[in-house]
Amino acid sequence: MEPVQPLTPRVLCSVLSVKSHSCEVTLDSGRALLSWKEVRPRRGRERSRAGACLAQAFQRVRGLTGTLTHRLPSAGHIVPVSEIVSVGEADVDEKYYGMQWKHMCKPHAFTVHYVQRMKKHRWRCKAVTFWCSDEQLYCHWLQALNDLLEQLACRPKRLLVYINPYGGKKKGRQIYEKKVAPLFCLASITADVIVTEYANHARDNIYEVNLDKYDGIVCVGGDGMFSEVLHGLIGRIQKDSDVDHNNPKIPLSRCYMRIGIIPAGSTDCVCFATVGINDPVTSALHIILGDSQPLDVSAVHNKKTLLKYTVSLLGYGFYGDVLKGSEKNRWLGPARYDFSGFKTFLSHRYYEGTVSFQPAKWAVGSPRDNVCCTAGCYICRQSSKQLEEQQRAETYGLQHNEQEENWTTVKGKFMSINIVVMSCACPRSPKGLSPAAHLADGTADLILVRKCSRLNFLRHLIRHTKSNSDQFDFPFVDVYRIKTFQFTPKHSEEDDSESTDLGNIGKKNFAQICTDHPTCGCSQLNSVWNCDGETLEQTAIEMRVHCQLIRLFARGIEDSHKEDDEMPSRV
Ligand SMILES: Nc1ncnc2c1ncn2[C@@H]1O[C@H](COP(=O)(O)OP(=O)(O)OP(=O)(O)O)[C@@H](O)[C@H]1O
Ligand SMILES: CCCCCCCCCCCCC/C=C/[C@@H](O)[C@H](CO)NC(=O)CCCCC
Ligand SMILES: [Ca+2]
Repeated sequence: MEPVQPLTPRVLCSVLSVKSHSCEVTLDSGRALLSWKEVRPRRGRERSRAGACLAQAFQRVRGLTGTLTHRLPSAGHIVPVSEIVSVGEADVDEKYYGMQWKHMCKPHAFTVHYVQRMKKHRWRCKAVTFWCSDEQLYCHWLQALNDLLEQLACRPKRLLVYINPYGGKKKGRQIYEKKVAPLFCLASITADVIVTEYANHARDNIYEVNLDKYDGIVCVGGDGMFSEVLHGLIGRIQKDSDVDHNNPKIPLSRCYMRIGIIPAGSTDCVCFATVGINDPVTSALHIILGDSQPLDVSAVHNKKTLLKYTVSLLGYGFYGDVLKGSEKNRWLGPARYDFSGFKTFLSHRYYEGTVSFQPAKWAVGSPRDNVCCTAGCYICRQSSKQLEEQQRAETYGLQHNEQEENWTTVKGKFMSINIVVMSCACPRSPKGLSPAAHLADGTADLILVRKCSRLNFLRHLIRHTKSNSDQFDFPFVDVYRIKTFQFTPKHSEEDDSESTDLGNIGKKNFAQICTDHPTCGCSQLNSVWNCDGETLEQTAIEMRVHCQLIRLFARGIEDSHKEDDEMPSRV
């Protein structure tokens, strides 16, 4: 028996068996595609021989390679090699396949595990087993597939994993062990796992560990856990490259080591907004395939001190108060945000202060253009390119340095001030706080919600949950695409003559008695900043976006054309 049917040197084509069907299986190395389709749907007499031996089937098709295209193919499958998780020898279950294989001396089988897209950006790992009677042919297929997988250099082989056992519903450890570790094992990824013992354990550990040993860092937890890893990695890279991150104007060194997020938190906004769903298996598969998504990061400073980095929400007023209220009820798990959200809504507070910002002039998009960030986003590519050109021109003195120019100032009473680097889509708000914000365009969207009635604020909030309504379409809401931002609460402005002198404001914020809100009885003049789910001590802050500072094991949100229950890769 001639084992291989090479159509061209780069195409391997054989008839192999899948379950009880004879399939034409093709591996096109040039296009990096694996496909299979049933050779001929059985009819009449043939159907009665449903369990016919593969040797005969193989014999029938051998020599007919040239005429295979004339056969009527039933629906087939196409899987890009880049979406194959692993290929391996399969156990030959003689009991199950007894009928089919009884005439053969020794059947051979290999299994291909691959990604299948389900609805709503969910991915699953599917398996298909190909059978044949010829050992040489079997070896050839295994070798050819594994050779192609070896060439995928972007795939991680060794990962450092941090698990927060207390995030979200406290299921981080279980999620990793049951859903993620088996997939990593299947993909031959080795992982060093650290279950954190205290807050900031992961952040501090990243400063000490030998990062050269790893192809990426994975965090199992929510946005807070991701933020820990983010701070550890950015901090470590700046330290190693001698960059003073306390200087708000200094360009930061980019981090090329990718971070993977296995969602096990309460909001899981970073995961949701970069993958399209908060599903541990989907995220594990993105890590295995070696996806890479650059992400903007904002640095938040008070005077000459770095306070925090943020990638999702930097929110003052409503979201600051929700967070502050929720901390007392951590025991409620994810429900703490709903409870605190309801209470905060009822309290209906507004806060006074001055917002200043520089618009992102180079940006290709705008916050109300309805162009959402998708995998391989054109807006991100164009905007980051233009930003680089602008920065280069500034460096060589060809263009005026814009750092101190073009500031816009808005003074007023605000229900909420939100700065988002990404859309902030999450299960509570599937389109997010700013649906057209971009992951890697070097900008943030600033949303100002000025003092309004309770009813109007509710209408604004509710629009976050609906896909076809515009939460910015209110006279009391303004949205801008920006690169830098400053906030000075009214209280500090009165005390300090210079609006950018941030002073000792934090200490005084909560010592005041609220005179503006006699009905609500609140005892605070200032809100707090919610920085990716953590409160900041200072109220007067400045912020700058750093374009594509980090990379995630993600690819952005893929365009989904189909809303079927299952979206198999059928031709
Ligand atoms: N072992 C630990 N003990 C206590 N706190 C921890 C531990 N490990 C991590 N943390 C802290 O727990 C905080 C919350 O964790 P995480 O983000 O995983 O869950 P969450 O707050 O429920 O979810 P989300 O951030 O998505 O709302 C993080 O800020 C992290 O620093
Ligand atoms: C009457 C119905 C009104 C419903 C309004 C829903 C609007 C929801 C928008 C949610 C935006 C989340 C932004 C992400 C913030 C995260 O960095 C942070 C840490 O995980 N989470 C929160 O602060 C938790 C924030 C939780 C807010 C409720
Ligand atoms: Ca952005």
